[in-house]
Amino acid sequence: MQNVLTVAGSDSLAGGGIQADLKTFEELDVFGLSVLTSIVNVTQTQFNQHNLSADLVTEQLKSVLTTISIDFIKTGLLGNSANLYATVEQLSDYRTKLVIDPVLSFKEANTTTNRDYVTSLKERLLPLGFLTTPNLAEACILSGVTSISSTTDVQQAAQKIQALGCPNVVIKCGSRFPGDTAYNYLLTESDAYWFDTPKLAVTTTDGAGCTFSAAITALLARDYSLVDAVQLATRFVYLGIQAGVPISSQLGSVWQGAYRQKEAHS
Ligand SMILES: Nc1ncnc2c1ncn2[C@@H]1O[C@H](COP(=O)(O)OP(=O)(O)O)[C@@H](O)[C@H]1O
Ligand SMILES: Cc1ncc(COP(=O)(O)O)c(N)n1
Repeated sequence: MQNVLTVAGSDSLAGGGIQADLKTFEELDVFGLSVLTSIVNVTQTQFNQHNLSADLVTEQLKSVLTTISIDFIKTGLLGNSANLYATVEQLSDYRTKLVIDPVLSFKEANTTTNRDYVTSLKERLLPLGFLTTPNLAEACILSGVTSISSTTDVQQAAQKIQALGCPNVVIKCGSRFPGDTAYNYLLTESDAYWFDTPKLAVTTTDGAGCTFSAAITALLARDYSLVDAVQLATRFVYLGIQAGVPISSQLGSVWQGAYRQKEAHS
């Protein structure tokens, strides 16, 4: 079995973050390992993020990377520039491919992202990546395209993000894109592909982005081609949103077990 590492934050409500990643890895038959960077707690009125120290992130990374052979790595919320640098330092000499979920914009709150962090992400982390998977808001921040509301805007933003040094880009258009369809746009060095599903009118999308990126990571580790991995991840997250767990009138978490349950009954 392949070993897959996620470097990410904890989402105590278990929609996104390290919980979503590990559940997705388990459902897709890879062995999940984790390095925790931050703890996020959400209530009806608050969004609290507590970052771990860079030393602690380094210690966890060293523990994993020097002890077990890792087949693929995913990064999610790193918390701050110090944790990003610590991650870059440990991963730079490690030859394993990397999927970067930029995690700059949350559905649970209107958080603002520190400019230094965005610069470090663009200049230090993205050039190490094999694939990056921004949502629409993150694609605007990374590409500098101020508003993405047409397929042409999506294509232009993906090209600008690719030019930052990450050869493959998937833009998750999700609920933020106009219309009744949820699109994922994949730009590789030689081709471009659109994947789509109907847009579900539900609140159970917390963790959709993490789940989608984690599913791609697991499938790449299992030697799926990038196109096949994105296609199957699109279905995996669609079923997870459809069977998600409502939490309040505004919140609800993706359920990563939906794909396996559906497969078992089909
Ligand atoms: N309302 C929806 N209906 C169907 N699929 C969705 C919906 N919202 C998101 N998705 C799926 O979840 C993935 C994650 O998208 P999104 O929620 O925008 O990312 P993030 O969680 O990073 O903000 C998308 O690529 C899409 O496949
Ligand atoms: C710790 C943590 N990291 C990331 C997300 C983003 O989740 P989503 O997949 O909804 O963008 C989250 N909710 N919590």
